[in-house]
Amino acid sequence: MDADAAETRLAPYDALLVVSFGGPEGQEDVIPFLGNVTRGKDVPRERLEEVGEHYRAFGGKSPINDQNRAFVANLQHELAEAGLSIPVYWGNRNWHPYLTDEVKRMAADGMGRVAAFITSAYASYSGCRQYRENLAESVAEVGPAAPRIDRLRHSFDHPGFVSANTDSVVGALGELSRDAAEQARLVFVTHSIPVAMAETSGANGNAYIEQHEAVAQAVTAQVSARTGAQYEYDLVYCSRSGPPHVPWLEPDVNDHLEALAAQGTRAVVMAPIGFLSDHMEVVYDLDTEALDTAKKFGIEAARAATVGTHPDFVAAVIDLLLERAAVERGEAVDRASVGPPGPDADVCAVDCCRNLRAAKPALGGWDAPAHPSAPK
Ligand SMILES: CC1=C(CCC(=O)O)c2cc3nc(cc4[nH]c(cc5[nH]c(cc1n2)c(C)c5CCC(=O)O)c(CCC(=O)O)c4C)C(CCC(=O)O)=C3C
Ligand SMILES: [Fe+2]
Repeated sequence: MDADAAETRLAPYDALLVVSFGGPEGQEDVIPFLGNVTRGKDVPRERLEEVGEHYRAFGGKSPINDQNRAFVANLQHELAEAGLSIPVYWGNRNWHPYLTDEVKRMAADGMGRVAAFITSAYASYSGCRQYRENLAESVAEVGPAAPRIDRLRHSFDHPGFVSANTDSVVGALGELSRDAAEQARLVFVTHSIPVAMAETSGANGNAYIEQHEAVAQAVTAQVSARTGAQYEYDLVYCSRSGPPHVPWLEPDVNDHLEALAAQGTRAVVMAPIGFLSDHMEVVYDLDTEALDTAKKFGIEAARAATVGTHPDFVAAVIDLLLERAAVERGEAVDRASVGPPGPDADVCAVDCCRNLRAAKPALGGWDAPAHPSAPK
C-alpha cells in the first residue's frame, strides 16, 4: 500500500494512545503506587498490607509495565508491517509514565487527534469510566494544546480477542495429562468488583457479567470445535478487596475449586479472560494462590496465558483503530464482533459505568466536557 492510502485509512487520527493501569518497578515504589490506586477508595488497611506483600514477594516489581512496553513495541511493529505510519504513546493511571505526562508530550509533538486504547476489555467503572475520568483530568490539566482524544470501543467481543484466548486455553489443555485434558472443566476468571459496580456497568447495567459470559461461551465453543471434545465452563472471580460487608461478585476462584473437587472434578484450565496481560493479579492470585488451592484439593490444573502480545489480539487493536477512524470519517463500517451482546458503543451513554462515589467529568461519553480549546 502506498503512504497516501495508509494515511487515508488512519485519518483523522495522528496518534494511538495506550492507556493502562501502571505498576511499581521496585520495592520503593510499592507504597506510593498503592497510595495512587486506592486514593479516595474504601480499601481496608489489612487488604492493602496483604497486597503490598504480594508485590514485595516479586521484588516490588509488577510485570505489568514491561508487558505494556512489549505490547506497544508489537503494535508499532505490526502497524509498520501494515504500512500504517502512526506514533504510539503509552500512559498510566497509577504509575510512570503517567497519563498527564503523555498527554503533554502528545501536545508538544503537535498531535491533534488521538485514539485511546484502554487495556481493559470490558465495561465497568474500574475498566471504563475511571480511565475516561483520568483522560478528562489529563486533558483539562494540559489545557487547549491537548489533543482531542476518542476512546476505542471495548475489545471483549472482537474475534481476535476471542481467538487469542482460545489459543491459550488449547495450549493450557496441552499441559495437562491426556485423560485430564479430555475431562477438564474450563474455569474462566476475571476481577471481582462490587455487585453495585457490576449492576451499573455499561449503558443499561449488568454489562460486566454479560460481556464476560459472551467471551466464555465463545471461547468454550471454539475450544470444543478445535479439540473435538465437549467442554463445560464456569465464570468465577479473583482479587476481591473492599470491606467484608460490601458484596462483591462471587464465587471466588478458590471457593469454586473446592466446590468442583467436592463434585468430583479432577482437572481444570483456568483462563484469566478478564485481564489482558499476566500482571500481578494473574501471577499472584492465580499462579500462586489458586494453583495451590487446586493442588490441595487434588485437581490437576493449568493456567492459560492472557492475550498479551498474541498476534490475533494485536491485529484486533489495529482493526479497532481503523474501524473508529472510518467511523470518524463518516463511513459505514462492518464491526467485527462475536456477539451477542454485540459491539459496545464508540461513545459511552450518559451515566454508563457510573461513578458511585462522586460525579466527575469523563471523556469519551455523550456527557463529556467540551475540549478546553472549544469556544466558550
Ligand atoms: C475490574 C478491574 C480490573 C480489570 C480491568 C483493568 O485492567 O483495568 C482491574 C485491574 C487491575 N488492578 C490492579 C491492581 C489493583 N487493583 C486494586 C483494587 C481494585 N481493583 C478493582 C477492579 C479492577 N482492577 C476494584 C474494584 C478495586 C477496589 C478499589 C476500587 O474501587 O478501585 C488494588 C488495591 C488493592 C486491592 O484492593 O486489591 C490494586 C493494587 C492492576 C495492576 C496489577 C499489577 O500491578 O500488575 C490491574 C491491571
Ligand atoms: Fe484492580
